[in-house]
Amino acid sequence: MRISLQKCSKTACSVLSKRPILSPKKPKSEGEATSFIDYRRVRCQAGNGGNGMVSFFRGYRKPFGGPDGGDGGHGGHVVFRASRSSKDLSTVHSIVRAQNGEFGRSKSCHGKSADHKEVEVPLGTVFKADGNTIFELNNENDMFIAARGGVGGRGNQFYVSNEVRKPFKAEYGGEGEELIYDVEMRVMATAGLVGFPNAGKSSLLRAISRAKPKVASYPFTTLHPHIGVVFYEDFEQIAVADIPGLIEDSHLNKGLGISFLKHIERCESLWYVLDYSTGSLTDQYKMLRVELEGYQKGLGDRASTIVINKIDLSGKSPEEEAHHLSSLFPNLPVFPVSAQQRIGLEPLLEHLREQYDK
Ligand SMILES: Nc1nc2c(ncn2[C@@H]2O[C@H](COP(=O)(O)OP(=O)(O)OP(=O)(O)O)[C@@H](O)[C@H]2O)c(=O)[nH]1
Ligand SMILES: [Mg+2]
Repeated sequence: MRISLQKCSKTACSVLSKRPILSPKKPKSEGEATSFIDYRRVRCQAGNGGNGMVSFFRGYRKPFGGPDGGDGGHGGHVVFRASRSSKDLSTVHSIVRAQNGEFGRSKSCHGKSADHKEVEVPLGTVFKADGNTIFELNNENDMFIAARGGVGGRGNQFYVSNEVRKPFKAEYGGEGEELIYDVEMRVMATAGLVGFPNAGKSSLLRAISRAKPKVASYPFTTLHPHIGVVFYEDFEQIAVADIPGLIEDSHLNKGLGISFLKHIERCESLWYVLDYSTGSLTDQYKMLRVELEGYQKGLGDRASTIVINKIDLSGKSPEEEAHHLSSLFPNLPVFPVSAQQRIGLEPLLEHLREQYDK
């Protein structure tokens, strides 16, 4: 920074000097927060091995010393390590490169081997190539060598033998592997919020976690999934995912398309967030299930919970409503809540904990 200031023209410097050193703090944006990334296609390029050297020792009164070409260093591997502190794949770049090994040099100097490139990923990360699962990282500090670095080439010192005293031969370093993987998170959240646009999914996530997805009174406010973490008193943390709104024929690529439906697959259980103020609740539930089944058979059978939002508009207390609403969905846990007014959230959070403990 200092160098660029010295080099800049007089006028530019005078402009820079007039500006305050620290720009005033702006209020934080309420817009789309950085979205959660649970899938990446990654090209892993391991480092090449360094070449070996052809060299002969030349010293004082020793003009024809023996061969002293050093070996090249090994190229670095690309390694993925599972870590609890990593929550999504946003820190994984689409191209991951490891360094090359250094070349061997004269005077028997071997090249330095490159450090391995280590990338942290969350637990439950799956590596796929051509649709086949290659590896899964399920435990803390498990590692997967995604691409192996090339071996360093041998210098001419290595080839000295009784027959060949002056070998003019050294090896090139091996090439590092270059492989492409589809990296996915197997489980992204304990519960995924599924519902039509404007049902109040983002409001619910805001109410139960510290996540701040955008809330607005128009449909398709949420364009990417967001993850909120619910904190419990015993320091347990449980992830809940806010998924963009589904519409009729979402599974046929209508609305926001099917790309985000794959996020629903990665939720252990589904919370159907139904809007109390619009239409029949049972119809809403049936339509959502049809969409999920249309996308993938069996998805609708995943552990389900009915969350009836905007109960504050009913005029009755949630306890009064609970009995009637439960009869609409026999065999399913039903929770009448108001995300906006923060009514009925405690039983819902207890239910989340039970689901997680199971
Ligand atoms: N009265 C009332 N309004 C609510 C409640 N929860 C959400 N809303 C309102 O419903 C509207 C939609 O809320 P969002 O949380 O953005 O809905 P969403 O399901 O995330 O919508 P999309 O992101 O478009 O799918 C907003 O105007 C909220 O203020 C509630 O419990 N009671
Ligand atoms: Mg939303």
